[in-house]
Amino acid sequence: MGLLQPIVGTLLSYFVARTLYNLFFHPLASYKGPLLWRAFQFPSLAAMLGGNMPYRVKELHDQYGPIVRVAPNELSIIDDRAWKDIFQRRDFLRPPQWGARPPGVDAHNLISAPADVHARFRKAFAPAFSEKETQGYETLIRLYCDKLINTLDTKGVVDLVEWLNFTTFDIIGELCWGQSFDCLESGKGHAFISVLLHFKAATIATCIKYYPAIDALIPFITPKSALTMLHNVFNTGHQRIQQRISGQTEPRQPDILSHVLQYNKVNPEAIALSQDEVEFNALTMIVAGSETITTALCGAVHYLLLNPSAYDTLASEIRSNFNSAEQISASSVTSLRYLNAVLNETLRLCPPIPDNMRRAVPKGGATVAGLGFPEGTVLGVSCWSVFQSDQHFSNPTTFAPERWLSDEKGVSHHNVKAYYPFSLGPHGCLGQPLAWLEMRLILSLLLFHFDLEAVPKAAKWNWSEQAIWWTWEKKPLLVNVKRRSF
Ligand code: HEM
Repeated sequence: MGLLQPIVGTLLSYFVARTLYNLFFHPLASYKGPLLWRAFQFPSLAAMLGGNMPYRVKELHDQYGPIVRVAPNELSIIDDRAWKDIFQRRDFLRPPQWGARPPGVDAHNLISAPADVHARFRKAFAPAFSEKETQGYETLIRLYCDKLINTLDTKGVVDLVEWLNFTTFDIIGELCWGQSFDCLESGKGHAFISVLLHFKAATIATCIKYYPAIDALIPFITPKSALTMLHNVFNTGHQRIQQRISGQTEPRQPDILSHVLQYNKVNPEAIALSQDEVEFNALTMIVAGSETITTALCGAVHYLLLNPSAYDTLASEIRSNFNSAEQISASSVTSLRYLNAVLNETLRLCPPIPDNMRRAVPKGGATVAGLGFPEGTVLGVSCWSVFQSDQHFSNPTTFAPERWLSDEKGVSHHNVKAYYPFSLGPHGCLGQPLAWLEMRLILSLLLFHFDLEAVPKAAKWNWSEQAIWWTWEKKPLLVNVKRRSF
């Protein structure tokens, strides 16, 4: 009892002093935001854990303007200048909570790496994602597109989220380490995938990182079964890469790993990637290169089914340009104007990474959107808030592919300087050419072969009813898939 009182007293004084500092003396004290969010970290973490952080941040921008204080040391910005001011700089890195590694993993990946290690990783992986190399993956990708089409042909009503996920996973497995997950073949997800895609668990882990005392306890309080599952994922990755390095397995044609192994062969050991680094980055690619494309394709189908005239325009563009499926290829679909407009509008309304992309202001401070910020300030740009802002897009909640067709008269405007669904700069999306190739090819083939109809009961729901943990927790997309008559 004797000790308890001074301890409680000290903690209480610290708490009060800290709150007063955050509200009145912190370098961000002059920025607007809700009182509790300015004073404490927990309201933003609660929104993250609740799966509604991007929605809340958008509401806060509507209320407070283009810059909002969303935590004591964090601002969210929707000014279009922020994209270039932040993301084109190599020294703006993710805050430590957002680049953390899973328990037991020492190697870095592209997301967690400090600037010098990151540059080395980009050098090793970038050749595998050039426009030219990506075109070389088309034959493999087409194999899986055809498998998807053949399977859907026999199904009738399907949950497209599931089948598109199977497709993008099989493709990235084959491209990443030369072995598919065989989801399309088996009609089932892979155990590996459900662990990797546990975005809610990843969000919880990130939130805990804000409280180092609790974080230190994580290895002791995490259920053993969860650690075992994680361990199994890393083991599978380890085995697959080991098999490739030792020549036990060979890809059908050069894949992403082939380029990285080649980079390692021609570079001195000091800059080559260790096996652990190759493994962790390969797992990262599998997540980054599957779920994102599934989101975009599901978003496109969702909005097309809600907008019959856009559906008809796209279907007739595809069907009038091609007489047979063989004519549909990565290069022949690239120039389809309405298809590109639909996909851009989809990435605007269903951005695969909707949450704030956070970066810490580097040493010496920085100017962003015309304002100076001290070192260590966390600045975030959220695709959801920016792309839904009427400052940048007129009628922002309306699905209007026409806004991307610049020669259409009298249509909604769009500010291209605000539109970076793949981000940009040294940390911008490495897989952008691959994403475009897959999105265009899969959507074209679906609409060439099938008439897609929403199942009446499931037809009308809002995309933004879905929770967001890092990415969208997608509701089933029930679609009646009918072979079209020629
Ligand atoms: C429509 C599909 C996609 C979208 C909208 C998208 C979007 C993004 C965005 C916004 C970032 C930056 C994230 C941040 O800074 O926190 C990113 C990073 C990344 N993306 Fe994508 N992505 C897509 C598909 C892909 C694909 C197919 C791959 C290939 C495997 C891929 C690989 C990566 C990697 C490796 C990074 C990290 C780059 C780095 O930090 O250096 N993405 N993506």
